[in-house]
Amino acid sequence: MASETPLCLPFIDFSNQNLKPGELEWDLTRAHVLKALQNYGCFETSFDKIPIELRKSMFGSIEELFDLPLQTKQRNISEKPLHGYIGQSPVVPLYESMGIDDADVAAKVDAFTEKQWPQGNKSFSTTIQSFSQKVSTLDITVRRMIMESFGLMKYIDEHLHSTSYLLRVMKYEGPETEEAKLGLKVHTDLNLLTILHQNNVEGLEVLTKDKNWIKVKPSQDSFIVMIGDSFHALLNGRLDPPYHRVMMTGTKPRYSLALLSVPKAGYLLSSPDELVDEEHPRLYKPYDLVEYLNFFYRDLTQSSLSVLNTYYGM
Ligand SMILES: O=C(O)CCC(=O)C(=O)O
Ligand SMILES: [Fe+2]
Repeated sequence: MASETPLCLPFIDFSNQNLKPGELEWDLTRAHVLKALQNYGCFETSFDKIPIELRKSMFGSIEELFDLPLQTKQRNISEKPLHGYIGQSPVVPLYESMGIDDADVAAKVDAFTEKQWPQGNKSFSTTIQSFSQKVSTLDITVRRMIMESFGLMKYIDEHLHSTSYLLRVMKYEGPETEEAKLGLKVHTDLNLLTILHQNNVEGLEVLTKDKNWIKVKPSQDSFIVMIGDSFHALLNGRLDPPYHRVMMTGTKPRYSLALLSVPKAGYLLSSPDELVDEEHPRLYKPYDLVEYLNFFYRDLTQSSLSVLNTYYGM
């Protein structure tokens, strides 16, 4: 029987729009965002606030970063799991990644850059900060729309101020086979919202609710917006984060960028009382994302949602 699932993600255009809360265009786009997130947990978007030149320099900068000697890259350590350098893993040998905390804040990016290039690399740090700051405006728009969709207007300011941005940059080597090889294991993201951008090598796959894999076609103009476990928890289960993975074929390396909005360390994320009723009993106790990350990191055979349930389920 033919599957009715379309082979692509829903597309919502955020370009050429002067979206302002309260205006008709905002409300229409918000309705599309809600529907896409209810059905897929993610959507594809084009977003014209990032000039093509900046997108190109971003991939140039990331290539330069991964071309550094391994020892230099390993200087990027973090006390928070999954924030520092990851690579050389026997489970995902094609995968390497690095995290840049507070990637929208110039001084923080300068400090990261100095560790990698003690002699300095101003163009790297300007590119990273400028890209992250511009993508963060899309994150803010989408998070505002989600909060409004669930009647959480009075919590929007607190919500937006309780987070910071982590930029994760990834490189996947081409496996030099026609047969697809695992680039990154199937997972959901633990943070609130993730915005992904990639070079022209495909690999990202998203699992639909009826268990079909959508192979995301790379496009230099598009971004993927995806919710993570923490939005699911904040909304008391009203939206589900999508399972996704990376599968690689061929010889070309794949570079991808993920801007993650994350609750700040020490902030206790909990679902507002408005989303709790008889039909929707409270699912989770308040939690601190760094503690949740630590529980998840202790046993990577468990899915993050089952870790969330084990440690914070009611
Ligand atoms: O490389 C990608 O497109 C996806 C990366 C990803 O899923 C992640 O870092 O959580
Ligand atoms: Fe992910």
